[in-house]
Amino acid sequence: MFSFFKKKTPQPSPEQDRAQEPPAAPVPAPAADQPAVPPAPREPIAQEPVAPGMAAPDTPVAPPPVPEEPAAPAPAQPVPAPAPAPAPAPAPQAAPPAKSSWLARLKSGLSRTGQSLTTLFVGVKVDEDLFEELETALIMADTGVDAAQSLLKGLRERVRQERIEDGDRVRQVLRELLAEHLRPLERRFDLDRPAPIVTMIAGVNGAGKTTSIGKLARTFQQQGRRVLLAAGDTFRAAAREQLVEWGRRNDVTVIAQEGGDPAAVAFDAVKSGQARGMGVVMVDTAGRLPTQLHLMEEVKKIKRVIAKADASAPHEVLLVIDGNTGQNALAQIKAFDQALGLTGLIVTKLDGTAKGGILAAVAAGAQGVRPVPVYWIGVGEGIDDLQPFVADEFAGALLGN
Ligand SMILES: Nc1nc2c(ncn2[C@@H]2O[C@H](COP(=O)(O)OP(=O)(O)OP(=O)(O)O)[C@@H](O)[C@H]2O)c(=O)[nH]1
Repeated sequence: MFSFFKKKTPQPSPEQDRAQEPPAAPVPAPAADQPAVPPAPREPIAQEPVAPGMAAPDTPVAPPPVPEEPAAPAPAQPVPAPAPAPAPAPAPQAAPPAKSSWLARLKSGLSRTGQSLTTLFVGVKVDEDLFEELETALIMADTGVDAAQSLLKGLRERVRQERIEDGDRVRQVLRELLAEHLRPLERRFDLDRPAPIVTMIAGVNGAGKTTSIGKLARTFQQQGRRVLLAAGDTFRAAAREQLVEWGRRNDVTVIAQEGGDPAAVAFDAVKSGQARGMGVVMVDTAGRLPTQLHLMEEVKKIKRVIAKADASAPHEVLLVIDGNTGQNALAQIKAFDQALGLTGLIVTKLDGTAKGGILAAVAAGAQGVRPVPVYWIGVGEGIDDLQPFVADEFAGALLGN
C-alpha cells in the first residue's frame, strides 16, 4: 500500500492555539514540528509539470493584486518559476483498486466499530435485552442517542411486524435501516461543471486536510482534470512543504508562499487556475479550532477574497473531520458551517476506529447540526484510501452484509 504524507512527528494537538504563540512565529504545531528558525526561504512555487494526458500548460501569468479587502496585506507573489523539471516520480499506483478490495479495506477499517455491534447478534435471543444492548453499542460507536433511538425504534417495529426470531435477521434489518438513515448524506462530487471548480478545505489541526487534498488531486487527475493546489497554511512551513512535496512528486501545480496572507495565496491560486485552464483549484487552509475566533475570522476572509477572484467561488467548501473525534465532530461541523457555509464533509481515519458511527449522528442532525453531505471517507493513509461515501457500503462494512 502506497503511503504518503506521513508526518515525521506526532500530530499537533487540536488544543493548541496559535494565538498563544509569539507574533513572530504564529504557528500551531508543536515545537518538534516547528524549527525555531524556519527553513531557508522557499521561492513561491508554481510547478508546472504536466500530468500524463493533460494539456500543455499555459504561460504562467502573474496574478493581479488582491482587491481591496480591509486589512489585506500585499498580495502574494507566486512568481511562477519555470518548471523545475524534476523527472516526475512514477505514479505510485496507476489504477484505482478493484471495488472488492476497497470494500474489504473499508470493512477491515471499520472492524473495530463493527465488532462491538455484530458480536451481539450471534446465537442471541431476540428480546428487549438485545435491543438495550444494541442501543448501548450504537451509542458507544458514536451514533449519538438520537440516531440510536431512532434506529432501534425502526428495528423494534420491523421485528414485531415480521415476527423475527433469528439474531442474524435482526442484524440484516438493522443494516438496512442504517443504510436508509445514512442515505441522505450521500453526495457525488460533480466534476462536470464550469472550471475551475474552486474548492476550499478547512478543519482542525491534524484532521487530514493536506493528506485528503493529495488523495483528491490524484483522483481528479485520474478523471482527466488538471489540478492546482494552494498552500493556504502560510504559517507552518511543514504544512506548506508537505503540499509542495506532494505536488513535486505528482505533477501538480502548487501555489505556495512563506508567511503573508493566506487569503492572498488563495486569490492568486484562483486567478492562476483561471488563466491556466485548470479543472480544479483546491485551497488548503491552516488547521484551526472553532473556538479560535480570530482564526475563524481569517478563514472567513479567505472565502471572501476567493469570491473577489471569481464571484461564483468557492464552489465547494469542505470540512475535513477526523472520524475518531467523537461527538465533538458535531460542534466542529456546526461552527465551520456557520462561519463558511459548508457544502460537504470528508470524514477521515475511519480505519481502526471504534467510533465509525459518527455519520449516523450527523444524519440525525444531532445537537442541531445540519446534515452536511459526506463526499468522501478516509480509511487509511494510502493514496486510494479516500473513497466516495456510499451509505449502503458503509452500513454493510459496519454491520456485515
Ligand atoms: N489512518 C489514517 N490516517 C490518516 C487518514 N487521513 C490522514 N491521516 C493521517 O493523519 C495525519 C494528519 O494528516 P494531515 O493531512 O497532515 O492533517 P492536516 O489536517 O493537514 O493537519 P494540519 O496541517 O496540522 O492542520 C497524517 O499522519 C496522515 O497520514 C486516514 O484516513 N486514515
